[in-house]
Order: sequence, then C-alpha cells, then structure tokens
Amino acid sequence: MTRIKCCGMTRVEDAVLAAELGADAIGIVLTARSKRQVSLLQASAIVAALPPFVTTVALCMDDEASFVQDVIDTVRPSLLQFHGEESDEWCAQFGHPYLKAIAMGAGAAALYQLRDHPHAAGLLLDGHGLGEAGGSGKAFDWSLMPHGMKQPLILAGGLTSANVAAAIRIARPWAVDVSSGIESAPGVKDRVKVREFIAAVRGAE
Ligand SMILES: O=C(O)c1ccccc1NCC(=O)[C@H](O)[C@H](O)COP(=O)(O)O
Repeated sequence: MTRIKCCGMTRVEDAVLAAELGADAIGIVLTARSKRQVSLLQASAIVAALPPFVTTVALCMDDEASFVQDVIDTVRPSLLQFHGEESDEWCAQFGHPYLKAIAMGAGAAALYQLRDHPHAAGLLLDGHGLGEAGGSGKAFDWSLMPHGMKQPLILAGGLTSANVAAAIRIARPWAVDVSSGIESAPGVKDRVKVREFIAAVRGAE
C-alpha cells in the first residue's frame, strides 16, 4: 500500500482532517524559506492534535543547528525532513530520524545525490532544483525513480488527484507526498482536494 504524506499544514483543522481521511503522515514547515512557515507553537499544536499512529514530519531547510534542536525539543516530531543542501553528517548530528529531500530539478544528473545520505530513514525525491524551496508544484520525470534501494523512496513534486495514479504506476514509490496539489491557497488545504487525492492514491493500488 502506498503511504501518503500531506505536507505544508498550517492549520490544526486541516491536519486533523487529512489524518481522518487516511493520510499516514503530516508535514509541517518550520523553515523561514517557506510561504507555509509555522511557528514552533503552531507546529506543536498541530502535532498535539493528531491521533497516535500518524507520523509527524517537521521540515527545515539549511537552518541553524540550534534552530533544528529547538524544533526537536519543542515540536517533538516523529521525523525531521531536511530540504536543503545539508550533508549526511550534518543531518545525523541530532540523533533524530529524518528524511532527506533530493532536488530532482536537474533530471537524471541529480541521481548522484541518492548515495550521499546513508543515515536518512528515507529519501524524498522532489521536483525542485538545487537551492530552491519545496512546495513548488514542480514535477520531475517519474521514470527516473530508482528501484532496489535500501531506503524507502517518497515521490514528491507537482502531484494532484489527476496525476497521482499515473505517477504511482510509473515510479512505484514507497510513499507519495503532496502539498500545493491539495491547497486552495499556500498553507490552506482544501477538504475536497485532500479527499480526492487520497481516493486517487487508493484507487491506483
Ligand atoms: O512546502 C513548502 O513551502 C516548502 C518550503 C521549503 C522547503 C520545503 C517545503 N516543502 C517540502 C515538501 O515536502 C512538499 O510537500 C514537497 O516539496 C511537494 O510540494 P508540492 O510540489 O507543492 O506538492
């Protein structure tokens, strides 16, 4: 079964709804690089409102180590997600499980990065280019998704209810991640789009 991460939550009610509709993971963006940035307080409220067995993922992007430590201590997410140019050693210093985003904007040339993060709990292949923020709605060529890697691979970038079934068929990811494809405005999730996205993933299986 393809797992589903709904990312870029800024409102408690959106996160709770997505979990009720079947999302396996909820992403919260802490970095100032995002138009979906929430405060430590808002992020903690979202985490506290979610039921057990829903994974919470706190996103940072080339942030200071002290800030990342504050996120861990205050928000207490299940996982971190590093979305910038952080090295494996840098990400691993916190001793907290994390996903590492891989910027696939350069196409096949970007695949070299996959071997650089052995300590990551999973790799999130996203459509953005190196140095660019996520949540861009940009897709990459799904046929580039590698197979046979030890780490779970999460497909992200430009997914919507209209294209996610094709993406799953082509890329065969362990999980899919969506943000702008389920929004009515940045950080505001649309109930109908969330429902349709999750139904489309389930329908693809
Ligand atoms: O969502 C953001 O605003 C964001 C900003 C900076 C770093 C990462 C960010 N999001 C990361 C995600 O995991 C998104 O869900 C992923 O990029 C997919 O977004 P979308 O293409 O909009 O579905």
